Amino acid sequence: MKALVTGISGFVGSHMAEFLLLKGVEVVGTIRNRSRMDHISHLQQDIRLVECELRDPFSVEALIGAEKPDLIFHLAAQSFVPTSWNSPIDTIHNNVAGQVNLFEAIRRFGLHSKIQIACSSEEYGQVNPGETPIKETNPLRPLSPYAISKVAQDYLGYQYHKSYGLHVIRTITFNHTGPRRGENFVTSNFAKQIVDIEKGKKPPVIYVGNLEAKRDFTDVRDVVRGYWLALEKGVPGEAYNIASGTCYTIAEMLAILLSHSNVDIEVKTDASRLRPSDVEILLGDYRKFHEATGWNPEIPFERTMEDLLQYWRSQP
Ligand SMILES: Nc1nc2c(ncn2[C@@H]2O[C@H](COP(=O)(O)OP(=O)(O)O[C@H]3O[C@H](CO)[C@@H](O)[C@H](O)[C@@H]3O)[C@@H](O)[C@H]2O)c(=O)[nH]1
Repeated sequence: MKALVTGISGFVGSHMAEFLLLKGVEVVGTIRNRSRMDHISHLQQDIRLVECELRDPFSVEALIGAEKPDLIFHLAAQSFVPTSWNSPIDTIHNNVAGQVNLFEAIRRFGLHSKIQIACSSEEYGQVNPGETPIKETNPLRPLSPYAISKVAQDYLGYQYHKSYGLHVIRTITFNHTGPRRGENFVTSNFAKQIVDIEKGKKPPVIYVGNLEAKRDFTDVRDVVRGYWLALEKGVPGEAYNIASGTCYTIAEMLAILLSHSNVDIEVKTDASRLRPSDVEILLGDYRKFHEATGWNPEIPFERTMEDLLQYWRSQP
C-alpha cells in the first residue's frame, strides 16, 4: 500500500510519516525547494520525497499521475493564524488552490485514492455560550483568513465527494502539539522561551499574548493515528472532530510548562502577539469520530508538555 503525505517535512507530516512506516506502508511525500528538512532527516532512507508545488496544477498532475497513491494525507498548508492576517490572499490561495489541484488531478486519472483533508477547529470561530463541547453540527463563524481557507477546504471536500464521488474524509482537528511543533505556535513558543532561559540564552522574561483564550490540545502522535483510522473506517464525505474533550486557558498551559522547569521567570505581555480577533474557546466533542473509528486520545497533556520541553532541550 502506498501513501502520499503532502507537507511531509512539516510538524504533522513528519509524525504521519513515522506512523505510516511503522504500519509497513510505502511513504511518498511532497516537499518544496525551500522546505526545511530537519524534521525528516532521520527518515530519509525509508521515505521517497518528490518536489511538488501544490499551487501549480502541472506539478500536482505530474505527481499524482506518476504515484497513483492508495492513501493521501493532505497536510500541506499555511497553518499559522497570524500570518493569514499579514498575507490573507496568499493563505487562501495556498490552502484552497493546493487542494483543488489535488482533487482535480485525482479526478483526471480516475483514481479511487482515499483522501484525508486537514480541516481545523478554527472554522468554528466565534462559539456562543452553551455551544461547548463543539459538535460537527455547530455553526461556522470563522474569525481569520486562515479559518476561511479551512472552511473552503472543508466544503470542497464535501462538494468533491458529492459531485464526483471522491473518497474524502474531513478531519476537523483541534489544537495539537508535541515534539517538533513549530516555534511560532503557542505551546512551542513558550516551551522554547523557557528552555532558552534555562540555557542562559536569554534573560528570565517570557513574552506572551492573550492568556485568556481556551484551547483543546491533543498530542500530535494521537492525531496522526486518528488520520490513519479516519481513512480506514471513516465514511466518505463526512466531517469528524478530532479533539481531547478538555480545554485549558493559555495561562494554565503556561503554568504546566513552568511547573516542569526550575527557573524563576517573569511573564510580560507583548502587544505584537495580540490578534485582531481571537477565538475565545475551542473545546471539541469527538464522540462522532470515536463511534466511527474507536479512536480516543491516549497521551495525557502533561506528558505532551514534558516531551515538548525535552524536545527543545535537545536542540542545539
Ligand atoms: N502563537 C502564539 N499564540 C499565543 C501567544 N500568547 C497567547 N497566544 C494565544 O494562544 C492561542 C493558540 O495560538 P496558536 O498556538 O498560534 O494556535 P491557534 O491560533 O489556536 O491555531 C492552531 O490550532 C488550529 C486548530 O484550532 C490549527 O488549525 C492551526 O493551524 C494552529 O495549529 C491563541 O488564542 C493565541 O492568541 C503567543 O505568544 N504566540
